[in-house]
Amino acid sequence: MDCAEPANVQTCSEQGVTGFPTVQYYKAFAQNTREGKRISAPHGDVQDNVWILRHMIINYLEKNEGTWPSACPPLEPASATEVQEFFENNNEHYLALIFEDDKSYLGREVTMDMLQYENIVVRRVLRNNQALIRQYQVNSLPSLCVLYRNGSFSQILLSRNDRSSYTSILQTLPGVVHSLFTLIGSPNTDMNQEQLSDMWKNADKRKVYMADLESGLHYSLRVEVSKFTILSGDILTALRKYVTVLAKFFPARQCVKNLLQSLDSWLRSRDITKIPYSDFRNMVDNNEQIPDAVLADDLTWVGCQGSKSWFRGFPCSMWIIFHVMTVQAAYNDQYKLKETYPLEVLDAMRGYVHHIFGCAECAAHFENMAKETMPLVSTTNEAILWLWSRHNQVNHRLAGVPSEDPQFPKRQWPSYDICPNCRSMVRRRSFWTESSILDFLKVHYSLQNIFTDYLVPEVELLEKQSKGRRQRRLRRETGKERNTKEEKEALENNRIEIPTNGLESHGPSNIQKPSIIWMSSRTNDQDEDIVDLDSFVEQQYKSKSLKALSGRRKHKSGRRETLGLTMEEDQQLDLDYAEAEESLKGVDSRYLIGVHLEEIGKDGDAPVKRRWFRLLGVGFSHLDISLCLILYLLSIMCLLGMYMYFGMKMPCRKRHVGDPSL
Ligand SMILES: Cc1cc2nc3c(=O)[nH]c(=O)nc-3n(C[C@H](O)[C@H](O)[C@H](O)COP(=O)(O)OP(=O)(O)OC[C@H]3O[C@@H](n4cnc5c(N)ncnc54)[C@H](O)[C@@H]3O)c2cc1C
Repeated sequence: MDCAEPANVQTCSEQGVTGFPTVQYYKAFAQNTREGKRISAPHGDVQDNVWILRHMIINYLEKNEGTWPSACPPLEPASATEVQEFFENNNEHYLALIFEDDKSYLGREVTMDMLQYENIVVRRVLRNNQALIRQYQVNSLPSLCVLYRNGSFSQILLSRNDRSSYTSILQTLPGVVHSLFTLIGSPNTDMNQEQLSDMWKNADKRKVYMADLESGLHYSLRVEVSKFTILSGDILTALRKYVTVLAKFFPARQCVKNLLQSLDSWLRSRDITKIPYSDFRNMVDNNEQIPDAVLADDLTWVGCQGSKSWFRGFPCSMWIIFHVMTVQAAYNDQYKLKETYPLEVLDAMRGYVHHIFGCAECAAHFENMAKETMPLVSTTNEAILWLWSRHNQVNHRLAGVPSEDPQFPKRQWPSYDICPNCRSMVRRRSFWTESSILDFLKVHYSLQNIFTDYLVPEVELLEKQSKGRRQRRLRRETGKERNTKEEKEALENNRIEIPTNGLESHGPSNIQKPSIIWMSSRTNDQDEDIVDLDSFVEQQYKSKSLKALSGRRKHKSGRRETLGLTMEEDQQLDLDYAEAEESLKGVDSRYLIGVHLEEIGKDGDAPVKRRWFRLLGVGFSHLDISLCLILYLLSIMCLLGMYMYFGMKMPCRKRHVGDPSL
């Protein structure tokens, strides 16, 4: 599971995955996700140690108690009888036997590898099975022997007795074909050329894009940090330092700057050792409603877009964010704008990568580099160059590995075409010219070279944020999670079903507001519809009325005693509902959008109730009715005025008509 995919973030967080790779083993037929058992992944380079991981997985598989899943190949050694009867009981073309020692994993690994191929089965035979060893004339271990349906067999001699040699040769046997298995959850985002070119964003490698920087920021604060339910210890320290340098040096737009600064002050002001991630997230989402502060919550990769969804993206943006910040820190230092010390940005990066960055392998490598040479950095310019040269070391190490995007091969950077002066030739060998590189980096990662292409404008972001906030508040207050599957479907179809009794209890927290949550047909205006009524109703609602309303629902669910409602109040509410339902009888239910009754306050002891009817998609509130009345009165006054005007003119006109001299 790719925990860097936003869609997987919640699952990874629920599983407590904080770094990669993480191996969680589920027994066959596990019933729930809590049954996963954490296998400690091998330390160090995953690619070098992946064989350890394979062996660990095989060990766990073999420990599987209970029913053996039919899709799972038998890993235990084959007996002579099984081999003899194999072709009678199976339709396969071949049976491959791997003769080996008890402790060897070769047979089991090849068995697993060949699981994806049809017409062949692989089994292991152990040294102690002398009958089979003699029958198939095995002289040394390990050894591979292929049996055919017609009863013949061949010894296959290979120069190397390893897993890939065995697997490759077996795959080439005539009739052995790759099955059409697809891995569960494997990315299906391999777009065709047309789709890719439709979505492709033109990027210039000479430029830096704010969309990449902000996407990286969003991902690091909302996705990476969300792996930790509680922020404490080294993680909290690293986060504090990261946010501090962001607030100081991230060349943000004003709304992002406001957010980062408020986040930084909030983290500093909380002199505590543990912060729940939810509190931190509240601040990132600006639920505290600091004016003009927002960070977009989507990913738009421009300079960091990859040719496939799993290439580039976030790690690319992290490099750029830190390069930009080392350069900004140097400018601040040079012009004495903000106090900074040479290692400030690098220290924050080291902490972030070590404690928060999801890629464990990257973290280990980076920490090794940092330990060796980072403390030697003594000026802000050196910090720029240190990061540039370490990034190039990483580029060098990663050139040609599977994670490299073939369309963006790892090269030493900057290339000749973007900085011809950065290299010089001495005796036909190319060398970096450090002073030119420093100048180049200071220009490339300067404010002037950061472009806002594909960025959502600040105004739109702020609007979206306040809309989202209102919707969340509404949802919280109604307690009705409308994003359930059914409701989503209903929304898409532009309708939300009205509960038949309209008042059914949804439990104590589900205090429902009037029919404002039942959509009118203007899906596009849906938000506005919610917003206007929401604020209006909010003014009308008194805490007492909410209590009474929720009381009614709780009463329905049989929890009346917790209401604090008297029997009389409760009965009164029942009567009102009955009355409302009665008045709606005969109305075609297709046109009935909603009916609701609310108690808005008390007039003496008698509760004052307001009825809301929404018919044919139109909701009539007091405001609507008042407006109607005013219009009605105005029209009457107009009519009266006209009547009087013409009434006075008529006798005069009659006189004119009767006078022949005119
Ligand atoms: C700290 C860190 C450690 C990592 N370690 C590993 C690892 O061990 N294994 C692994 O598989 N992946 C690792 N990654 C991810 C990897 O380095 C790349 O980020 C990822 O493969 C995406 O590559 P990319 O093609 O987008 O270019 P990136 O290397 O991400 O570079 C992004 C952009 O920065 C610019 N750039 C390139 N080189 C330099 C430079 N020397 N100086 C300044 N700017 C430059 C270019 O414009 C480039 O497009 C690490 C990432 C980070 C942030």
